[in-house]
Order: sequence, then C-alpha cells, then structure tokens
Amino acid sequence: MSLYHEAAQVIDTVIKSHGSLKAAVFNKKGWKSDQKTRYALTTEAVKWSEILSEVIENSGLLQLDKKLTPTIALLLAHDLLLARKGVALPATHGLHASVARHKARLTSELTKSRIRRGCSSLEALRTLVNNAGSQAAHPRWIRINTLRTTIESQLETTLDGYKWTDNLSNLNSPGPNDKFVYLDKHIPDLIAVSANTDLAKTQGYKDGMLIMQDKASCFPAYLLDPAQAGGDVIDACAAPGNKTTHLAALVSSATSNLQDGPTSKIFACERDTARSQTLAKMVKLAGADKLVSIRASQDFLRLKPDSKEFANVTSLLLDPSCSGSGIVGRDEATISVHLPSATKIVETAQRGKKRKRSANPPANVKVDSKPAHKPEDLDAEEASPEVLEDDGEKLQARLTALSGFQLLLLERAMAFPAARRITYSTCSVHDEENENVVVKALLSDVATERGWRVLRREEQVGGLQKWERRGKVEAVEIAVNANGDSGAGLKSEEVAEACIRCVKSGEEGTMGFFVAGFVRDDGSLHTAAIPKGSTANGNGLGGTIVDEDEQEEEWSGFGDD
Ligand SMILES: C[S@@+](CC[C@H](N)C(=O)[O-])C[C@H]1O[C@@H](n2cnc3c(N)ncnc32)[C@H](O)[C@@H]1O
Repeated sequence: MSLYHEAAQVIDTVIKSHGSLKAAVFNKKGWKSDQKTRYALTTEAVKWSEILSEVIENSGLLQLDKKLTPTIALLLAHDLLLARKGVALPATHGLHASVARHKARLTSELTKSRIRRGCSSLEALRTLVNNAGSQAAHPRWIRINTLRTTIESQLETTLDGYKWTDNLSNLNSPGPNDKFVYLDKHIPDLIAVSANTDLAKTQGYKDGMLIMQDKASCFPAYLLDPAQAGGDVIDACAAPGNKTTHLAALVSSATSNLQDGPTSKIFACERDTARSQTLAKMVKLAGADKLVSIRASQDFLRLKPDSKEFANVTSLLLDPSCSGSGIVGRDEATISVHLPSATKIVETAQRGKKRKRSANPPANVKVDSKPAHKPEDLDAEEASPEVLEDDGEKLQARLTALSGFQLLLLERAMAFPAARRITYSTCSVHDEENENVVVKALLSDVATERGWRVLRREEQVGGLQKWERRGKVEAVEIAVNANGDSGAGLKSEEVAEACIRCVKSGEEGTMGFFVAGFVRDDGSLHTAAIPKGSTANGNGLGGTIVDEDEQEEEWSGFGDD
C-alpha cells in the first residue's frame, strides 16, 4: 500500500476516534511506508486542510476524478502544491497522474485562497498557517499552593519581573522579552503563564509552592467546597495528588481563624502502589502531610463506609481513572481536520455561475498533534491512561467498561453514612463517562434511598456558577430515556446545567474535562445501601479494566530535577 493510502488511513482513523495523529501513526504496526514520512505528511496536510479543502472543492477535483477519496485528494494536493519534492510517486503512477492533470486548476484555486486571506505570497500564506497552529497553544496553569506561600510572595520571588495581563490570549505568542502572568477569574489562587515558560527549575516549584495543574483539574476540589459540610473528606482516587493538596489548601484556609487549626482530616486513597508513593511525596512536598492521611495501595471499593473511622466523612472527591480523552499535551496545538466535500456542487467559473454549498458539510474534526512531553510536565490528568483506540467498537467496549467502574465508585461514595457532598470528575470528553454516569448515579438505589441529588448551578461556589460551559442536555436526555420510567422525575435541563464541562484547547485554555457535584439534604436515613456489583474482588468488573492503570504514565512529582 502506498504512503498516500496509509496516510489517508491515519487521518480517517483520527477523525473517527478523535484520537491523536501521533498515536495513529506510531501505535499501529505493520505499515509499509516510513513512519516519519507518514507523520510529517499527515501533520502538514491536516495543518493545511482548511485551505486545501477549499481549493479541492472549488477546483471540482472530486467530481472530475471519482476514484479519489476526499482524504487521498487532500494528501495529494498537499504534496503537489506545497511539498518541496512534489508527489512522492512516479509521474506514471495512477494517483500522481490523477492530480497532476488538474495542476493548473488547483494552483489557480490556491492563489485565490491565498488572496482571500490577504497574503501576498505563498511564503506569507505558509506563515499564516504555521502561526494558526501556535495560536491554540495551551497556557501553563499554576496553582499557588497556599499551604506554603501566597500569590503576593510569588510575584516578588519566582515571578519577579512578570507583568499582569487580563487577556489569556496574550500568553499564546509572547514577544521575546514579554513575561506575562494571568490571574484566573474562576479559581482562587490560580495563575497562568506562557506554555514556553519553564518554572520547573525555580525554587518556588521545587519547594512545593507552585503546583502545575490545569485549570479544569482545579474545579473538583473547589466545587466540593469541603468547608460547607465541615467534617472529614475522602479523596477516593488520589494519586498523584493534585486534588488532594488542593483540598488540603481549601480546608486549611477555611479554618485559618481557628486557634488549633483544622479539625478535619483528608483520607487520600490510592489503589496503585507505585502511584501511592508519588502521592505521599507530593503531599509532603506541598506541606499537606499534617492534614492528609494516605491510604496507600488501598482500593476505595474495599473501604467500609460504616467503619468508625469514616463516621465523620461528609465530603468525597471522586476523580477515577478514565479514558483520558480530554488530555492535552503541554505544548500541544489543536488543529482541525477539514476534508473536502465529495458532493459539493461546483458550477465552473467558465459557465459564470455561482458556486453552491452542498447540504453535507465537509468533515471538520478537531484533532491534536502531540509532541513528546517530559514526565515532569505531566499534571494529574496527564497521568491518567489515554485510550487511543483506532477501532470504534473497541473504544465503545472500553467506554462501557470504564463507565461501569466509574458508576460503581460513585455509588459507593454515596453510601458513606455521614456524606453530604460529592464531586465526580473525569478528564474525558465522552458522554458515556460523564452525563451518562451522573444520570445513572442519580437513579441508583443508593441515591434514591439516601436522598442524593445534583448540586444545582445556583448552589455552586461563586467561581463555578459563573463558568459558562455546562453539561449537554441531549446527553442527559439520552441517559434518562435509556433508563425508562425510573428517569421520569429527573429534569434534564437542570441536571445538564449542574454539570460542568471544559473543552480541550478551546479559548479558555483548558483540557477537556467534566465535573458534577452531588448533595444530600436529608441525613435521617441510615440504611446503608451498598451498591450492587461491589464484588469480593472489589471492582465488580470481572477484570475487564485491570490493566488500565498499568498504562498510566508515571508522574515524577514536582521538584524532582
Ligand atoms: C485520574 S487519576 C487521579 C488523579 C488525581 N485525582 C489528581 O488530581 O492528582 C485516577 C487514580 O485513581 C486510581 N484508582 C483507580 N481505581 C481506584 C480504586 N478503586 N481505588 C483507589 N484508587 C483507584 C488510579 O490508580 C489513579 O491513580
């Protein structure tokens, strides 16, 4: 199979699975073409896909040569018009000939596209396309660890010489002498700097004063607002510990007026032994060890909700393993794949008629091109396993297994007798792991018996009430309908509005993320309804995802180097 057919398979896979180009190129074995060439070709073609789709559609290429698929046409047009060495096939090859014979038409359309974008030369157009990629750069979010320091103190030390900006996009392409810092409007003590700012070698970072944590990853602890319920807290799936230390900071600042300090404890539970060590290191470094009791190698599902030591647990944070589909590599740029429509009606310029758009818009799917990232660049969610399935059925099976496991954990959290508040979060963009789990949890026996309901938007902590991206009404409705009559009492709009979503690499500069809160007003019911499916081996999944955490990248903890 030729380079072009294999490259087309890569792009089609990425469109179908919403995965990354890099994974689609490098994870699959048995290709004939050279990996690096295939990666370079697909990355470049995707980067140029908006312009090239326009060129292909306006030239009528797909109508003139019915054998070409939109993806192959995109790749060939890229090499014909833009690659230094042209199409990497002999001139006599059928694929090469099929675009070469329309070169004049394609070149003329490229010129028109260039002029439409105000570029005086092809070089200027190249610069525009390359810069468009870096516009989507992800800022570097930093949570100021108030257990150890304050924003004011960091501005005078680690961030000395930085200027405040209230425009997040100023962080995307700073000039060589620009050092900007942005103060977040939703999460207290959260700042952002440019992605290319390396603070890992600063003393503030090494001493646990600065915690690299995506903005979205700060939502769960802040939404849980543990001071509301007082009492103890459980972080059920804690390693590497970003949310644990955030909880500790919140508990500590809410009780700073108490003479003897906080009386609440945080139990941080982590099933994986190696990750438990990272958790312990991070908690200590962050100065949270007095507040946090680490339950290393502890499966949350094996905790006994009725045991005496958890009698005062009023809040639980649940951030379980997930598909990781919302994860963004630190310096990753998000690009949209545009494919030319094969059905666009083109009435040629020779006949002097207007061009019409077809009813089917071209495929336009956002994908990510991921450069390699170093372990010290990883924050909590990046330590989660990322599902990079190129097979829709496998992905579906995996999402079903994951969401079953996530629901089980959530139902177990609801069974803690004194619990009043829970947050459930994932770094997944899939409805199956998000709204669907929320709806099923709300309809579960344990939720009904104990009076759990969703934490409505207007009840949420101020910064998150203001956050505009909410859950998907349609996804809630689908989940409610799938549950038949039992879902009748749920108000889909209210549930969706209560859910919080973050989009991956959007203008808010976050990863793809989901969080929802649950509350219980009535504490009078004490019958422990331990969720069905909590089997003796603790996960009730019959081993379907036992390997999941083995795939997780190890996070080395901050201050390692
Ligand atoms: C998404 S990560 C948590 C990230 C963490 N909350 C943070 O912000 O740093 C999920 C973690 O849950 C752990 N985990 C998965 N299943 C668990 C279970 N049943 N009990 C305890 N921990 C579990 C995984 O080993 C993994 O470390």
